[in-house]
Amino acid sequence: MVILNKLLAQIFIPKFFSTMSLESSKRVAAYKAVDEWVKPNTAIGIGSGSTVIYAVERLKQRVVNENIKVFCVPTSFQARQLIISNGLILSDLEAHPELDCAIDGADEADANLTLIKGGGGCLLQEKVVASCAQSLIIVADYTKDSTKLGQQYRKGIPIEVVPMAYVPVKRKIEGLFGGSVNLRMSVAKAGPCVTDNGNFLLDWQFPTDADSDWAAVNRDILMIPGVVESGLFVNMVRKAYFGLADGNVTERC
Ligand SMILES: O=C[C@H](O)[C@H](O)[C@H](O)COP(=O)(O)O
Repeated sequence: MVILNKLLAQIFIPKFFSTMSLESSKRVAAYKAVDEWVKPNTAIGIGSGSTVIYAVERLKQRVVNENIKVFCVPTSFQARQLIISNGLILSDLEAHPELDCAIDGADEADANLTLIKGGGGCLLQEKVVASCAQSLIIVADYTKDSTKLGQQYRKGIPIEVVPMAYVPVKRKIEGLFGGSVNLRMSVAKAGPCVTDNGNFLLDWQFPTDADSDWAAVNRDILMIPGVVESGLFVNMVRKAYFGLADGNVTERC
């Protein structure tokens, strides 16, 4: 029994602390970004994912403590719910087509701050909102900070497609660039994952030896009929904050 307890402790205690440090590294990055970029009486984009939850947490604190007004434009169903449940002002691109900044997460960033986004299924609205922002600010933990894409994030580049086109798009991407393309399946429902926009998602496992010109790859992918948007964000980021396990933050621009 004692041996079993020791064994369980050896397995679960390190896992518990690494999960905690990952969460706290997301929080420090998000808090710093919100403190440095959100100005009173502006409209901002609210990204999606688990790190943005901490950005909204900080935003709410600032709105209450400083009694400021910030109009929040969501990038997903999740972001919309976060804004509403935190009592923030919900807006949209009709009312605010020009945003001061957008604060969002990322699945991976390379040395040039080219991003892979869409691991959580949200990329189309994120890219539209980011394109309306003067500054796209990325908040992430240290596991997203890479030199090359694919170094740490192994699930591939998400690509949102019109449902009827998923097979031809898959074949064209594999033919043009190599690697393999998979239709993302739902976890809690039978069948494919359906985006907030009613589309399907493909995940492209690109060849790892490719020294890629991601701007060109992104342009070529977007030219394929049936592709709605890609999870490659090229030359869009103003600044990225990567939280570290020790509570510090690496900043890159
Ligand atoms: O589809 C999801 C979005 O692109 C997220 O911003 C991205 O997946 C990062 O999410 P997280 O902060 O949970 O790692």
